[in-house]
Amino acid sequence: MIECTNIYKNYGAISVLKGISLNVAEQETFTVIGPNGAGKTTLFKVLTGEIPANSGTVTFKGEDITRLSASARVHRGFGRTFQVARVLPSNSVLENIVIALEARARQIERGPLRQLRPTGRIKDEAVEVARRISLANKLDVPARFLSHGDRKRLELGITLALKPKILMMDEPTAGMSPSDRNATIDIILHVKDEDCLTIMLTEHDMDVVSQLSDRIMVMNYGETIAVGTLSEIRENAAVRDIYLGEEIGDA
Ligand SMILES: Nc1ncnc2c1ncn2[C@@H]1O[C@H](COP(=O)(O)OP(=O)(O)OP(=O)(O)O)[C@@H](O)[C@H]1O
Repeated sequence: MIECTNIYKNYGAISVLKGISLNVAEQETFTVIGPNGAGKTTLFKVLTGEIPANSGTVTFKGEDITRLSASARVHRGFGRTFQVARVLPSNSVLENIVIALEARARQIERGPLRQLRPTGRIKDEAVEVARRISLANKLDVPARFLSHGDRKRLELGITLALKPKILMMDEPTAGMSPSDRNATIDIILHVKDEDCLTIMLTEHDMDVVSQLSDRIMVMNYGETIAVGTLSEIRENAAVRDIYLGEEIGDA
């Protein structure tokens, strides 16, 4: 589904990605973990086209997309959520989703608001998206009044409205309470199943990692330390060194 080969990325003299290669299968959930500064977000930015790599290639469904812009990748099916949720704060839950649905209909990226009197069909679809992210009871609440967890879920809803084939989520549960985190895990598992999604995520919470991931890649200082199932990476001596003997997956 998505593959990258030998990706290098420097910021000036600093080497942040040093030859990263990976291959994520269709409908797989592939999680990138590693200590702060390992290069996880930078790798995501290279895969989604937000920043160019210095060298290496990215392919998506067999097509070389290395030189495609981020918006061209969105049109090919990339959906992306961020560490800090990107929603329109003054607009309601329903409006945020309607705007995404209208953008999809027009085949453009989320842009300025043009009309807030959606057709019945778009409104029904927006309500259905809100239901999927457990926000159907907060349709009229402006996004700025939502809790942190609800804002992150709304961003997920906006992304789902664009009907992605691959969902790239940077720390989808960061800063959430345990109950919010569990609710978000359930939603992600549900939508993955219903929409047959391929998912890539970064995550620090090993409980989330263990519940969502088919395979895990461990990064450190811009390099891949290990790739495998949770039990495989738990047994890996280099991974254990990085985590200083913590029980990986039991956090
Ligand atoms: N725009 C930038 N300019 C210079 N250095 C940067 C830039 N963005 C990231 N870096 C550096 O690149 C390294 C990797 O950062 P990155 O955000 O990819 O790590 P990460 O693994 O996602 O960390 P975290 O878990 O804290 O989000 C860090 O040392 C960071 O300081």
